[in-house]
Parts: sequence; structure tokens; C-alpha cells
Amino acid sequence: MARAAATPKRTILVVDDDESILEVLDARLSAGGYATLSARSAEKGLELLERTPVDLVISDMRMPGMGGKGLLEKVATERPNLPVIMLTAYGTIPDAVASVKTGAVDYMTKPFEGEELLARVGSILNGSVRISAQPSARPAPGPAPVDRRLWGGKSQSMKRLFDLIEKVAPTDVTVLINGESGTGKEKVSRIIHERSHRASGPFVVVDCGSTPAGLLESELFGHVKGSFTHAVRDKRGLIEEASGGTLLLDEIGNISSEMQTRLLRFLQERTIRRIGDTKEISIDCRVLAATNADLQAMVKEGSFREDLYFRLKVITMVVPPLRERKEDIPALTQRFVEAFSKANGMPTVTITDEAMQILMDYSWPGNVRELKHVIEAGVVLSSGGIMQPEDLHLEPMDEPIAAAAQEAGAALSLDESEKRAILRALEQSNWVQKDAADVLGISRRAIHYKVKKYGIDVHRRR
Ligand SMILES: Nc1ncnc2c1ncn2[C@@H]1O[C@H](COP(=O)(O)OP(=O)(O)OP(=O)(O)O)[C@@H](O)[C@H]1O
Repeated sequence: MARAAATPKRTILVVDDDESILEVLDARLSAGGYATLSARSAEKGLELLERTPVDLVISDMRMPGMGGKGLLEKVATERPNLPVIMLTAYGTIPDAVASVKTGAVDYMTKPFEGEELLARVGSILNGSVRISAQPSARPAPGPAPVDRRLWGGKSQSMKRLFDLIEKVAPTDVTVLINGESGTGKEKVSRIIHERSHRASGPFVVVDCGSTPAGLLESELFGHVKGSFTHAVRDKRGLIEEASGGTLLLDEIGNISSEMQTRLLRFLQERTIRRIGDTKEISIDCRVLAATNADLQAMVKEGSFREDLYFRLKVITMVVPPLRERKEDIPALTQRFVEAFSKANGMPTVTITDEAMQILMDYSWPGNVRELKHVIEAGVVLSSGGIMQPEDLHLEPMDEPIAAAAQEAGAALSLDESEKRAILRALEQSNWVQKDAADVLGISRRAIHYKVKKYGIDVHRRR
């Protein structure tokens, strides 16, 4: 059934077996200035494509008959330059991910926001979203598989993580990466970027945790000259810097409620406004977020916006703590030993079985980062090319953390992750509480309270 197709408007074919969805999309797209055609099945949609010029197809994934997948495959072979957005019900994300591999430009989960749909259609039709070469016409070689050995990915949990990375990386889907500090969340983000069609674009990391709250807004959104006292010239924000590439919002759990609102608006509309500016700039970048906090618990207690949480966690990846994947320790250790021996201009140091056993028995509260540092020091302290138990300087663990660490599989509670964040900030600030408060973007009164609450002996540590 064809609807008003007035030229020179761009024409969008919508395919869905649900009449109410067709109506909603027709209303939205028409209000956005597009002409629409609609079809109740993939077969009908293909017939329309034979007869009418179309600029973009939006199709449901699951429909009786050949379905969205069949439609997509046909379009990919017969009209490789026609962009397709797949619509998918929540819970069928793997199908959608596969569809992007088959050649769809993008996918959206239902229910979706009309404004977001218009923004995506706009960026595809205006050419800011690249349409990749159609795999069914001429299969592209694609990035080589991740070298899992380099990652110490022997454990089942890391294997599953790699499988997920390989599926999700080539799409534009937003990913929330969860895991304790030092597990490798930033590394995972980098691999996702490197394996995406944005690999030649920038990879921009925003450390929301250590950027003082007052600075974060201008860091992220940029500003125009004169918008506040120190704004002596126009400045592009990091979101703008990530155009064409990937933006990693690291430590997303630490942002203020105002920033949560601003970020949500950006994620919905994909536009930003620099501080003090009136004009909106549209941004095409993929967004990844990482956190060691339990965002779901924060949503429950009201300190993190639920709508932002759902926007971020389209796909969630969990990087497991090292104590839960001890099988990975030997390969990671070997990798670090080789790298640090080389960096120190020494032949590769050998680690004794006793020393390796100590590494296997330790519970690694600082995860891979801690292992890396211990091996770096161990290589320097080793004698005669051999690393012995006494060359390994492991931290005696704080009681509550040690208990939590031993409880395999137990997620860190919010209090424990908060305590760690505070310890990290204090360490970074040489145990000066007011500096750590600035790092965390909290008041001095708040840090005094928390130091007391968690029984941190600042004077002893200093
Ligand atoms: N699988 C790995 N192989 C080699 N090095 C790794 C691996 N995982 C993590 N690392 C190293 O460990 C350190 C910590 O990793 P990364 O910064 O990605 O962790 P993170 O989870 O983002 O930490 P944080 O939450 O503190 O920011 C880095 O030096 C990184 O290079």
C-alpha cells in the first residue's frame, strides 16, 4: 500500500506486519519531512522496491514469510547501496547484530523513540553514517580475529567475552562494560573500536571519574569564548573530538545528575551544544561506557537515571575479576615477563614454579593492572635471569576486601567499590583529602565523612 510520495522528498519504505507500527512510523516520518511507503510483509516490500524509487528501508526483523532477514539479504545483493535499518524487539539483539553483519546500516530496538529514529534516518540519508561494502555482493575480509592468547583468554569466561566482542564490535550498538578496577575494561573498549568500521576514526576516552565535576561539562561538550571566566577561546569538547570514531565514557557511575541528564539528551538526539552556544552540532560517534560501580543498584537507590542506564546497556559486557579466572594468570604473566624483560634490555626472565604458585594463590584485588605491576617489579628484582618468590611484592590485603575477594563470583557491593574509588583517589592525591575530594568531584565534608565511614587511616598511609 503506497502513501504520498511527493518528490523531491526522500522516500522511506517501512515494512512491518504490525499495522499500528506502520501508522506510528508513517506519522513520525511524515512529520520529519519524508515521504513514506509501507508494506505488511517482506514480499510486498520487495514488490514496491521493484516499482518505486526508495532512499531508505526500515524493516521489522520478525515477520511471517521471508521475514526481515530475507528482505535484508535480497536488498544486500540486489541493491547494495540502499540503506536498511532493522527494527527488533527487545531480547532479539543477537538477530539484530547478525543483520548488521549482513549489510543493514543500523538497527533499533522496539520500543524506540521517534526523535532518535529521525536522527538516525537523518544521519544515514545525509551521509554522515558510512554504508559499508555489502558483504553478500563481495565479502569483505573483515578484521582478523582477536588474538586470544595475547589476552590470556584461556578461561571460559574470557572466551565468552571474546565471542561477544567479535559479534558486537562491527555494529554501532552502545555497550556498557562492567568490571572491577584493573580488569581491562578500557582494553576491551579499544578492541571494540579497532574491530569496528570506525577503526580509522578517533578513539576518545573521557575519564568521568577523575575529571572534577565542574570541568566535565566543558570537557565533554566544549565551550565558546567568553562563556565563563576562563573560556578565552572556543574549544571543541571530547564528544565532538570523537566524531567518526568511538567515545568511551569511563567511570560513568561517577557523574553528577546534571551530567546524566545532558548525556542522556546527547544519546537520544545525537546532537550537542557547546557551553554558551546556541547552535546544535550533530555528532556521529559510537558510544561505549565503562564502570566498576553497580549501576543497577544505583538506579534502585535513585542516584543513577534509569533511562540513561537503559540507553547505555543495550549490550552489557562483564570483564571478570582475575581471581575468578586464575587459568589466565600463567599466560598473562608470561606476556608481562617477556615485555618487561625486553623493556629492561634483559633476556627473558624465567619464573620459578614456586613463584608461579604464589601468583596463582593470590586473590588480585587490583586485577590485571596489579599483576602487571608486580611482574614489572619482579623482573627488575630478579637475579641471574630467575624470578623467585621473594621477588614478588604482593600487597597484604585489607580485611574486608580480602573477604570479598575470596567470595568467588560475588559482585562487589556498592560500598566496597566506593571505598576502592576513594582509596584510589587518595593514593593519587598523596593522601591529601581535599585533593582527593577534587579528584572525585565531591565536597571536602563528603570525603571526611567517607574516610571515617570506611575506617581509612589516612595518616598511617601518608
Ligand atoms: N588481557 C590483558 N592483557 C594484557 N594487559 C592487560 C589485559 N587486561 C588488562 N591489561 C592491562 O592492565 C591495565 C589495566 O587495564 P584497563 O585500564 O583496561 O582496566 P580498567 O578495567 O579500565 O581499569 P579502571 O577501572 O581502573 O579504569 C592496563 O595496563 C592494561 O594494559
